[in-house]
Amino acid sequence: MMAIMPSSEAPQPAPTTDAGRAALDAVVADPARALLALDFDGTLAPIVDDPEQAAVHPRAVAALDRIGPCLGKVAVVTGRPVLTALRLGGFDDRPGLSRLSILGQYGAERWDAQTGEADIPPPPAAIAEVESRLPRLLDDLGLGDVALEKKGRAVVLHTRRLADPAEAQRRLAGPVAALARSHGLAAEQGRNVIEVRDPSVDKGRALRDLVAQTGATAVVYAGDDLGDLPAYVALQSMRAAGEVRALLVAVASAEQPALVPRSDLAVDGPEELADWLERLADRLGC
Ligand SMILES: O=P(O)(O)OC[C@H]1O[C@H](O[C@H]2O[C@H](CO)[C@@H](O)[C@H](O)[C@H]2O)[C@H](O)[C@@H](O)[C@@H]1O
Repeated sequence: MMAIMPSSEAPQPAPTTDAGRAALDAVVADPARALLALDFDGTLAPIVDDPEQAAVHPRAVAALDRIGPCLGKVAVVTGRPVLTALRLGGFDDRPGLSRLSILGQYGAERWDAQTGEADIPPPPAAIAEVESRLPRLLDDLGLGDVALEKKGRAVVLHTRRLADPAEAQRRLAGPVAALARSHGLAAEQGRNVIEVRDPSVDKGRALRDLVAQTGATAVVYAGDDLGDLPAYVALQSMRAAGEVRALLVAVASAEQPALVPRSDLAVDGPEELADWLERLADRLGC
């Protein structure tokens, strides 16, 4: 008869670096001083054509619901506006996520489950200027089918639904960067998107603030796209300085391979991240 292994002893995708293993051990040894921070799109939520149709993988949110009471802090750190992440995430009716924080628009916005309140500063005026100029720019490039996502503090050009998304993104890159620059903004590339936004905020700064606020000594961060690299850089620098232990998880995709070689642990898409979170909950005994 086949032996059934108790879930708490089940193997999990293991970190491939000493630093990653040490961070995971530190999370398990002292969960009250651990921070689990996760990106939204492509990490918790599988990528879809229409950003309004994105949803967190149901097993991922269920695993976070288990993990939430065990850890010092669970946070979502996303390019989405906090209210959008809240609406699409299915986080708010989960008792285990009653201390969840969402850092939105790369840390410019914040929502805390404990208060139910969102801190949403007014957007830079330059965003409205850029939005008003984009339709003409897209028409001039023959790319009028590029979808615009208006997020208040940022505007995102989506190429995923075009016949040749990569070629459209390549043609857009220069003109959109010039338009952004002329308004004191940045144009940042992502998975079939170019996002025009205020470059003074990023996920690295957001994570540093969160570590300082929570006093976390061990951090797990999971992301999939270029917008997550500042979080990686911040955590690598904090762990090199001995300030925290950090486990960098890459949610791998054929579209964006940049995070995998910088990570301590790679999983194959949001489905496998959901598996990993379930095993983390098992290992924590949550
Ligand atoms: O920081 P994130 O949570 O990863 O948000 C970054 C951007 O993600 C969204 O775009 C991505 O997901 C879409 C829905 O799956 C997909 O269609 C698109 O191709 C992806 O790049 C979102 O729409 C943006 O606003 C975020 O900035």
